[in-house]
Amino acid sequence: MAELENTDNKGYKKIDQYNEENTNSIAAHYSEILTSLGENPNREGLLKTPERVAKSLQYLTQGYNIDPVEILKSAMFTEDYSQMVVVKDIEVYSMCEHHMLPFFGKAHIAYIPNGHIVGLSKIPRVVDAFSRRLQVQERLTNEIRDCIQNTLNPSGVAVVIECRHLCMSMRGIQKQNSVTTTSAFTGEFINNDKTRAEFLRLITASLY
Ligand SMILES: Nc1nc2c(ncn2[C@@H]2O[C@H](COP(=O)(O)OP(=O)(O)OP(=O)(O)O)[C@@H](O)[C@H]2O)c(=O)[nH]1
Ligand SMILES: [Zn+2]
Repeated sequence: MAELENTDNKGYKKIDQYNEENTNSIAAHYSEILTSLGENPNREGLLKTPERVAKSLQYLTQGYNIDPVEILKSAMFTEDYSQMVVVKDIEVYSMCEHHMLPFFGKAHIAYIPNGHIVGLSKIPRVVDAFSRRLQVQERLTNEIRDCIQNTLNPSGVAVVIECRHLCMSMRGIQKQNSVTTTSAFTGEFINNDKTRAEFLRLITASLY
């Protein structure tokens, strides 16, 4: 996947540097949408709204232009450490592909190194790369698992994601407090009940 021209050296879109053609095209559609909603796109408060929305949407879907495999490969280190590494409470902000409304919550991720460790910050970066797309929570969970497994080749990967979906609280069934949990495992986390139990204990335990 090619990175956007206007990204920083980590592949993140620079604020105020968006693809002009996409911005203009999305903004024109949003101007029409405002009219269809009964609004006046020419009133003062809405004048710049189509452009703002166009930039916002490009920001929130920039994951399409970020290669999570490259993110992991950029900081893989040979290390003789074979205990579980857990990064928990990673904030997730994504958009459901059905309603294009946000879902958000936390991801908890573990892997068991098999010759290589990875720079810790790269794990949340992989979460961002996949969550800044139109998603369903199940696919997001599997994509993170598969990316870490296939790139790092660890003895196992575990991913648990807990999210609230605005399409279930602001509209639709209107359940304000429901949380959806998804999980995906490979290797030792499937084959060894104790390893999976240790991971689940570590993500629910709090040392702070
Ligand atoms: N499995 C899954 N479903 C999701 C996710 N995000 C939203 N949905 C669901 O996608 C479904 C789309 O169902 P439809 O019946 O086509 O859409 P709808 O008429 O707007 O459905 P309601 O939300 O029930 O009003 C809904 O049940 C949503 O709750 C997700 O991440 N995973
Ligand atoms: Zn939805």
